[in-house]
Amino acid sequence: MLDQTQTALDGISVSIRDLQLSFGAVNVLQDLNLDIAKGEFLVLLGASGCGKSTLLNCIAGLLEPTGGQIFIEGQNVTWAEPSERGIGMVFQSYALYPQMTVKGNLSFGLKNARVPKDEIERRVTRAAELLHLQPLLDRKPAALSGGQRQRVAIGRALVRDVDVFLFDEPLSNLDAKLRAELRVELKRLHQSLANTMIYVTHDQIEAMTLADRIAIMRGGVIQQLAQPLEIYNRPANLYVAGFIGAPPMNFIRGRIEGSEFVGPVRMPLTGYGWSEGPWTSGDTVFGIRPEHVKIGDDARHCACQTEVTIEVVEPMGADTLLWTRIGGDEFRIRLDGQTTIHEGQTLPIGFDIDCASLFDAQSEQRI
Ligand SMILES: Nc1ncnc2c1ncn2[C@@H]1O[C@H](COP(=O)(O)OP(=O)(O)OP(=O)(O)O)[C@@H](O)[C@H]1O
Repeated sequence: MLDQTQTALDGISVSIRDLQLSFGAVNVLQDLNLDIAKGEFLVLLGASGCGKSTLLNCIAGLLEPTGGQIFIEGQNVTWAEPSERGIGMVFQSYALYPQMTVKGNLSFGLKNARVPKDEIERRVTRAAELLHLQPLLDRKPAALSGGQRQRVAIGRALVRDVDVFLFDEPLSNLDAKLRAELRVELKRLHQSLANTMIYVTHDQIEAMTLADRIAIMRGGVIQQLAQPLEIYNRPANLYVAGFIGAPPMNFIRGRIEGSEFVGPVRMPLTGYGWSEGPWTSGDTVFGIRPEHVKIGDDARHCACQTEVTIEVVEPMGADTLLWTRIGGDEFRIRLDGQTTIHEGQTLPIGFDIDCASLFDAQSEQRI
């Protein structure tokens, strides 16, 4: 049995098997299974309360699961102490020692662990280089910006020379500009290290930009586990489709009749990239992202066209959002930023059906 488990874990850094966690009568994680490859950047993404921090804390050893097993680098660590798991963790709040310099903060844990002095020096220098902290090593946290403090917190995990890094919303205390800068630094860091990274966030831009794969969670259950563009292009269900993308995917409710979608608009379903049918008749949701809606001449070449009146125009620089309605439901169109379309204007639109999604209205699953 042990041999089979070991073989199954080849190439796997973290393996979560049938994990359950309940707080009293509340089941937060339900039979959760997840394998994370060595060196992978995996993002746990979901709305507040979906259980992503709980899962991360179980991997870290900060919470005891109610059932299931956790393997890290082939070892069953389900009941191991956090310090025995070969993990480094970075939290949302950086909690640096205010009386110590940056260098002191970076080396403190290693000194406590009685790591030899020259080894401490080597690891601190390397972390400082990777995180551009060299000019700041003699400063105290009060003399650092929020972004610099968080880099020190990341550095503290880095010097521990662990296999797996766990990040719990490490950028959410920073302003938007710093967040974007540090996001790129984290990506560079992952490119230059071979470590596995598991990263919790509710920010879909962080998830899309950083992840090799994203696990989208809801109610303690992974809804979809896939590469970012696969999730964006082929969401597994209505929840994922509405969660990923800002503004979200447009939904039009209708029915499939024969090989046609019939609702506030009618469209043929065969002849496109997604499937050739046969189609099961029934209540269906047609989903199309705002950037896959065409206007003007482009609309006239689409197999499905309709006419809308623009209610709100939001110029955002690089692109412009148009807000309208189809079948009473809000509908958004994304155009390039130079458009001259104005509020109150009525215009023909068409759908790039090859890029669309169809969902069963009852099961909410992708068809
Ligand atoms: N100690 C606890 N006792 C009872 N319920 C808890 C406890 N900790 C978390 N929960 C509940 O478990 C669920 C999952 O919490 P968790 O913190 O994992 O969510 P999250 O997805 O990380 O959310 P957030 O982004 O807000 O941190 C929530 O409904 C939360 O209220």
